[in-house]
Amino acid sequence: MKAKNIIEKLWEQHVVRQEEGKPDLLYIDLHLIHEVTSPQAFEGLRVAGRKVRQPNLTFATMDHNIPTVDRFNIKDPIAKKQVDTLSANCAEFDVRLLDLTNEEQGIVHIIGPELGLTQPGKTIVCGDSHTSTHGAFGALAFGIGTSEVEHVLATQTLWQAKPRTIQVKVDGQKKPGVFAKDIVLAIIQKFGVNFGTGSIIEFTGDCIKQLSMEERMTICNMSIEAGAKAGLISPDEVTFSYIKGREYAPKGEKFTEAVEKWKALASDEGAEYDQTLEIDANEIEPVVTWGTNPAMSSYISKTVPTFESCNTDSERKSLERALDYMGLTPGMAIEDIPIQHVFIGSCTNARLSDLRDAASFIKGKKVSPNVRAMVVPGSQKIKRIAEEEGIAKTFVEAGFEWRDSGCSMCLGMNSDLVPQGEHCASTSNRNFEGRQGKGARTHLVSPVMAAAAAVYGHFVDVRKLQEEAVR
Ligand SMILES: CC(C)[C@H](C(=O)O)[C@@H](O)C(=O)O
Ligand code: SF4
Repeated sequence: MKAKNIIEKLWEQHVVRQEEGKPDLLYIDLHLIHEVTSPQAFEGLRVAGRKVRQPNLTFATMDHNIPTVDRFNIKDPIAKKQVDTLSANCAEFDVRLLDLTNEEQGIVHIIGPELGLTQPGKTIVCGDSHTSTHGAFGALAFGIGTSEVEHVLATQTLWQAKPRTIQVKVDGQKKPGVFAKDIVLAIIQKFGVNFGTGSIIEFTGDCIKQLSMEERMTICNMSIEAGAKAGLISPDEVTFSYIKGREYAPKGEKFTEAVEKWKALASDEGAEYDQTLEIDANEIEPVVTWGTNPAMSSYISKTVPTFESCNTDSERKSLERALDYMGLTPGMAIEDIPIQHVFIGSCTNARLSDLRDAASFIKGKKVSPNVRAMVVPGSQKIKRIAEEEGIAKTFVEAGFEWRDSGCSMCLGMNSDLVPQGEHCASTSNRNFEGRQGKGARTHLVSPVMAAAAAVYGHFVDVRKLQEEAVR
């Protein structure tokens, strides 16, 4: 039998209709929903007099435009309307919803895995680009548009053209001070923001195998920033033990049976891909983005690029525009970039392990008087555990604000904004112009790099600080 990769296996298992020259019709196992991209889809159902085909496979949360302090008091009328509309739609169409009163509420891509809804072998969609996060479990998970949300609600299926497959092989061992965020930013730095266009990426290699589920999620989360439709990782023991015992995970004998099926999903030895790219984890340093897309980044020991590094006129223009927006000088050291805001949050880096890593750096230190820093846990459950563990106290004593969960400062859709012209060290995934507010200057980093920037008021090489601590 021909060796197959996991993408081919997942695709074959979900095609319910196939015709020459047309996209395939895929069955969808899990449909996640949030307040921003679902109102028109439900409205479409209402107008057509249709029901949600499989309410038991549909799951909603509110996350994007909710406040992270005084959460029941939504001041922005548009945000309030979206949140209220989601509640009304879920009640009318019988869809489970984690609303603001629910102890399990959180960012959609955090709660799916946390509740055990996200499992290997599933097709998972959501009207949200970072649905790729769920691929970390060996699921085929991708973002869809609002009209597709309506199609999935009505039929539990989706038309999809078969994508190309790319293997991104990460071998070697990541060094202390280097995190999953640095790996994925380094991949995007090396291969660009478009290398994944029209493709699904499977991340493979020794380095990936050694990562925890939380770290794998950070990597798959950002596959979309490489232009890919989805990113995934073949499931293994790390995956199975993360899922075991979670609320919606199979239990007892059913779990054992599921694991057998999940094991068979992993890419076969010798499986082929349309393209293979490689990167050596040994060479990766902590990464900081200096520009306005996630590939515009440098290692912490390096500098902002100069115009001499540009090969073409268009490269020169885009560098000029990015540096102008970011208010940076060509050739300046990354360590000299001043920081006024620090945001530890988002579906990329607001899981418990991220907060633990940042808190262990922060312990006994103080946020610089020039910095406003906040931690926004990815879910209320993470918030609760962090409070029990004393992590919250560590952050608060250092001078961080400690918030309720939500997308928060990851995007300017709620009241957590970065003022015009100010710099923010952010653990989120997008540094586009205006992403954190009009004129806001975003630098993407790992949680520990963000925590260090909060203390020093500029970027610092956390590896040097670790060496000093040992000495
Ligand atoms: C609002 C939503 C549609 C959007 C997305 O699709 O990704 C958001 O989550 C983002 O991160 O930009
Ligand atoms: S945390 Fe950010 S990236 Fe994730 S879903 Fe929310 S807005 Fe999108």
